Amino acid sequence: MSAINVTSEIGKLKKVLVHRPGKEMENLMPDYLDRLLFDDIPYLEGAQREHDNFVKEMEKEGVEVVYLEKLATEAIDAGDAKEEFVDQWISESGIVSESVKTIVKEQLLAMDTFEMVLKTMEGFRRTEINSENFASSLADLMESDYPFLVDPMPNLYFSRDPFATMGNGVSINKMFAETRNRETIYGHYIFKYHPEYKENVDKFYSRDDENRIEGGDELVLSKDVLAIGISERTDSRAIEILAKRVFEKGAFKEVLAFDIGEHRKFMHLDTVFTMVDYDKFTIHPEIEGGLRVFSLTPGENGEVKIVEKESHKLSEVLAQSLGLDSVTLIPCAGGGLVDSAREQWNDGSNTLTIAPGVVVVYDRNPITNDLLEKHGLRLIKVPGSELVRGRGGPRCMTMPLVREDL
Ligand SMILES: NC(=O)NCCC[C@H](N)C(=O)O
Repeated sequence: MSAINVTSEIGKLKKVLVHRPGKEMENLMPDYLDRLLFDDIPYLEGAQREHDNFVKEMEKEGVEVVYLEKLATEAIDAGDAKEEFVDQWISESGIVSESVKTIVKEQLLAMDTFEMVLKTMEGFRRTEINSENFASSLADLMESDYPFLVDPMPNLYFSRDPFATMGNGVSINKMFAETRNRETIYGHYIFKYHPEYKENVDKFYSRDDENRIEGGDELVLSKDVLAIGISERTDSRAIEILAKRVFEKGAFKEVLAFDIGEHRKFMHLDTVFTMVDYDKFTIHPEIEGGLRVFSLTPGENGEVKIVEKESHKLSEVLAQSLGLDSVTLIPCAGGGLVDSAREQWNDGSNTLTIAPGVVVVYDRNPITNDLLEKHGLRLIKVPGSELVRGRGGPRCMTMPLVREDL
C-alpha cells in the first residue's frame, strides 16, 4: 500500500503537505526579487498568520496537514543522513570558498536537525560569518558586495511545485530557475529516507533529469488522465519523458499537454485553470479561445504516441477526456479584461479543491468568488494579502498526499 494516493484534483482531500513561511522571507531584498522569482516583500508575521489560518481551515474540514520542514527532518534523522544532506546542500549552495564551506558545514551540523533544515531554507547572510575567517580566495573578494553567502528559498511555501504527486507516485522536479531547483532537495530526502515515503512510491521524474517541469503544471484530471502545461516552467521534452515513465508503470492512460505559452503572469497551468467539481473548472479567459492541446498515449514498443487535438476549445477537450457531455468553464472575474487580469494576478483561478464542489480561495477576489458561488460551489475564503505577494494561491501552497478516489 502506498502512502501516496492522488487520482484526481477533486477527490476528498485527506492529507496535504505545506510549508509555513519562515525566515527565508526576511532575506528578500528589492534588488534581488527577480532572481528569487518574487514580486514583493511580504511581512513575515502577517504571512505566517494567514498561513496558520489557511491550515486551520483545512483541518476544520478534516484534512490532515503535514509540514515539509517536519517530514524532511524526520527523513534525515531516519536515514542518519545529516552529513550527507549538508554536504549536498553545500555543493548546491553557490559557496565557492573551501574555508567558508567548512565554517557553514560546522555551523549546520551543530544544530538539531529541525533547526538545521530551517536554516538551510533561510540562507546565510555574509554578516553571519566573520569575514576575517574567509576572505581567502579571489572569488570571495570579488563577490563581497553581494549580501548573501547562500541565497534564501522564499518560494518554499508554494509546496505544489518542487515535486508533484500523481497516482501512487511522485515526480521530483527539475525546476526552471536555480533558486527553485535548490528546493527539490527536501523532496529528494523525504522520498529516499522517510519511513512512510521511501517505499511503495513510484518515481516518475528526478531532480537529476535534464528537462524542466514544475508541479504547478501537473494536474491529475482523473485516474486515467494527467494534464500538463507546456509553459514558462515546463518543457515539452520533460512531458514526453514523464508520460513514457507513467505509461510504463501503467499509472495513467493519457497525458494531455496544454500549450499555454511562456509568460510570467501565467507561469503554470494551475494559474490559468483548476478543476473545482466533477464537471467545472475555473479558467483565465485569456486561454479559453485557441489553445493547442496534444494527447500522449502509450504507443507501440514502449514509445509514446502523440496526436494534436483537433479542437482548440478547452471545454471540448476536457469534456472528451473526462467522458462527459460537457463541462462548465467559470472565467476568472467573469471575463472582463481589467477585472480578470487583476483577479488572475491575485490567484483568483488558483483554487484548492478539497472535495467535489468545495474549494479554498483567497478572499481578495470578490468577483471570481461570487461567480463560483453562483455556480453552486461552497467556498472557504481565506485572507492572503501577504501570501499573494509571492504570486501563488491555495493550490500552489499545497501538495496533496492522499485524496479519496472518486
Ligand atoms: N503553482 C504555482 O503557480 N506556484 C506559484 C509559484 C510562485 C513563485 N514565486 C514562482 O515564481 O515560482
